[in-house]
Amino acid sequence: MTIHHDTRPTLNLIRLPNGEGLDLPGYESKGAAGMDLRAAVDDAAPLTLLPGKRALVPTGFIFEIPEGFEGQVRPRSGLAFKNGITCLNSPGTVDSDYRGEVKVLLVNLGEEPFVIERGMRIAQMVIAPVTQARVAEIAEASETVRGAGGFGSTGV
Ligand SMILES: O=c1ccn([C@H]2C[C@H](O)[C@@H](COP(=O)(O)OP(=O)(O)OP(=O)(O)O)O2)c(=O)[nH]1
Ligand SMILES: [Mg+2]
Repeated sequence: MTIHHDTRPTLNLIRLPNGEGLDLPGYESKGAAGMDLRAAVDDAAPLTLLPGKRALVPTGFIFEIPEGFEGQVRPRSGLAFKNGITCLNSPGTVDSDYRGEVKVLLVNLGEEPFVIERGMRIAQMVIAPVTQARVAEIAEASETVRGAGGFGSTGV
């Protein structure tokens, strides 16, 4: 009999008052890379995002991102494709030492106003391993074939 050890890191969530009654962020399919984030806007006051405008949408939770990991806040492709809604700072970076409410910076690149209702799944978060590098200044960069080529230097 094989015993499966759950090796996943634990993401502790702290529900804030504006998160009362919201479903927890979750993975919507077995293999989902990101957990969907819900809008903790007021039930009685949906947020209307006009074309060209941006808004910080609350999630109603503090996320204790495990040490050695980051939270990447990413757009949902359906909202992007159908409504022109994306995360202006995609991927948003949630640091493992952040203890404030996670918010989603949405921008409306579409042509129509977009109404954000309470509980709407407006973005997704990928939990990914991340490391900090030790920073050291040196006099000269090592030689590489690419050299300083960038921004299309390899052609299309
Ligand atoms: O989409 C996002 C991006 C960031 N944050 C929060 C968590 C993150 O840990 C903190 C700082 O993010 P970032 O480092 O991108 O912002 P900054 O402009 O560098 O602010 P700071 O000086 O506070 O680091 O803001 C969010 O809630 N959602
Ligand atoms: Mg920062």
